[in-house]
Amino acid sequence: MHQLSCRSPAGTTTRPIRELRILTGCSPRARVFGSVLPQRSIGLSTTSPLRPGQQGRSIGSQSRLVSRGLPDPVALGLFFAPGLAALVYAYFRGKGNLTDGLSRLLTEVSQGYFQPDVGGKNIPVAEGELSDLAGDQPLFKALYQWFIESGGVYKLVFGPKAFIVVSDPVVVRHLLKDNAFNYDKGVLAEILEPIMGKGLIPADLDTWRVRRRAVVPAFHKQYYEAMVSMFGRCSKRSVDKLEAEVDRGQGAAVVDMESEFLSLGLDIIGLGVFNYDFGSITSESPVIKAVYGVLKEAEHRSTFYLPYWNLPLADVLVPRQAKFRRDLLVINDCLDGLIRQAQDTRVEEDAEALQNRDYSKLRDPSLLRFLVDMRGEDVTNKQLRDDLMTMLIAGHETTAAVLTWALFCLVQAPEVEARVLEEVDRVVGDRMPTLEDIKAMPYLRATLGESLRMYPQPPILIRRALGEDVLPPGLRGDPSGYPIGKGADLFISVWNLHRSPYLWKDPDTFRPDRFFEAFSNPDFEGKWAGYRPDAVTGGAALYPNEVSSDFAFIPFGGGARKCLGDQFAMFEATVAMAMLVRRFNFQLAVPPEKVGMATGATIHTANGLLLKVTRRIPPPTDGQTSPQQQAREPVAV
Ligand code: HEM
Repeated sequence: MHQLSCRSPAGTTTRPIRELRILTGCSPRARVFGSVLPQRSIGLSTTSPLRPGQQGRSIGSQSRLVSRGLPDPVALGLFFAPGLAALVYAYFRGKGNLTDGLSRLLTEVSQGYFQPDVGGKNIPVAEGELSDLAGDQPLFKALYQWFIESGGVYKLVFGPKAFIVVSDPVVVRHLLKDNAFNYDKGVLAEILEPIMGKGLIPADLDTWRVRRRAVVPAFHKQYYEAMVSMFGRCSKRSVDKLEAEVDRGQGAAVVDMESEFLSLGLDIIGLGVFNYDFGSITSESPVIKAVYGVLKEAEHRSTFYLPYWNLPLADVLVPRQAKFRRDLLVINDCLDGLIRQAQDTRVEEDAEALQNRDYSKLRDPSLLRFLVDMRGEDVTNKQLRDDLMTMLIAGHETTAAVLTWALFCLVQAPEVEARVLEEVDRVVGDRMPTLEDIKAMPYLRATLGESLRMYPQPPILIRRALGEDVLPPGLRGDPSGYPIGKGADLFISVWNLHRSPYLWKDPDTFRPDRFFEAFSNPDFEGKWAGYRPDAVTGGAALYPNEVSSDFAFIPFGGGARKCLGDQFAMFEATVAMAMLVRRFNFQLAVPPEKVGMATGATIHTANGLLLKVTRRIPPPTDGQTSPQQQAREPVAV
């Protein structure tokens, strides 16, 4: 058993807490939504929909001004005027940096007046400048440095906004499980609502309760078996495509595997959720273009200061907003057509009968089929469409990112790669993997888990308090805890948890074996149960999770709002990885640092995952002959 004392790597735990005052922070390469939110969440986070009793239009932080009775032009003026003032302020403070000056000015001016009282008065405030965040590194990396300096619960102040950053498993357990219903998705829901409507991720709690109860039974054992075989068929398309590219390149090809995984992920989620074959591995259709267009717009919205898209006629006058509207129409049309088709062929049954259908013979084993056929579900078409859209977006890039980073890690860890190959060759060979095969490959599963630990998708979860609460202190926090009020915005830093030196031995090392070893830290004084592998191998779960790690490992969240597609995604990644590494050798075509990182809903590469791909001649298994060897052997006639 490994134990770590609770010293930060740089021994910085005793450093005095400084203050961070930031207007906003964004890596210039910020890409999608969700985890990007913290990067430029100023404009977004303040775009709250109007609540009952509130008056006026909601435009960013102005919504608060409007609710105080100030007219919109004044509010807008207040938003822009500080630019000039900041220049003067920054100048007189001895720093000629406009953005940092604006940040400090807004923060100081707004304190006590524009800043709503959301408690958290005794939470340490981290210090830094906006320019600390605006460098080349993604935001979640800056959040890590302040975590090491300021502890598992700290506050960032952005002009009139404050965000509480949580990196401690005891506090995370409280937020996601023990008092989960005191929180909603806050900023995230505001961004996703135009795309996902009342789908499960952004849904308000009342809608969520009803829909979650309806959707959960659709993920059952027979469904997974049908899905695993579909994952194999789709992965085979990727294998065929890569083989053709390698042959065209006379034995080797340089391929952007991130982009290949995105295509694979899209085809799989389309078939699994609504039995629609995007065929994106081999072609490009208007619907595929529209899906990527919508994702891109979500990214844009999460990284832009002013929510101009809420202005009247923005979707007519601003070309990119008009395109977004058109893209949404294309996808909605496609989904509406699929829903209509499913309803026209509806065979109503109760959940148990639906689960007992023979999925190996069903032409349409999708979630949509299940949801439409479920007896007693009076769901509107709009709600069904929101559910489908949510799963399409939630399950596409995330799984592609897992495969991307897992392969990135594997090609740089020859010993791990050799063990994965040994397992795949022994268990699966040239067959398409089955659910039983997945169960028989613990090392490959741990490898995928380890890459999710190092590159969590998304790296930050977002919450907003619906009522008062007291956050537990966690490791070395204020023993009386941290009282917070309604409206407090929180970022749960999954990246910090997964890379915490207090929770993992050598957190920056890619080492799948860690998931077979117990780990604890006595500094938590029993409040954190540590990592217990038996909770995974001895229990039902095939992959490490929040239970086995007591909320130190939360790639799929935890508690009531935990991801519904966790098994779907991990089975998909396991099947695809097994089939690809069996047939190909992968090598980095550029130095690892050139791959780069950029934040989105997921962590993307900055420049693609360019790998040199060649065919692998795998050993035959159980007397099987590999296709490559067959090709060289004379064919019996
Ligand atoms: C590796 C791939 C995936 C990762 C890393 C992932 C991660 C997550 C995380 C962290 C959450 C919780 C968000 C929060 O608490 O704020 C979540 C929620 C969700 N995910 Fe996934 N996800 C993945 C794949 C999928 C797939 C394939 C589907 C659908 C088939 C899916 C559907 C959902 C849904 C519906 C929710 C909302 C659950 C609720 O609020 O009740 N996800 N996902």
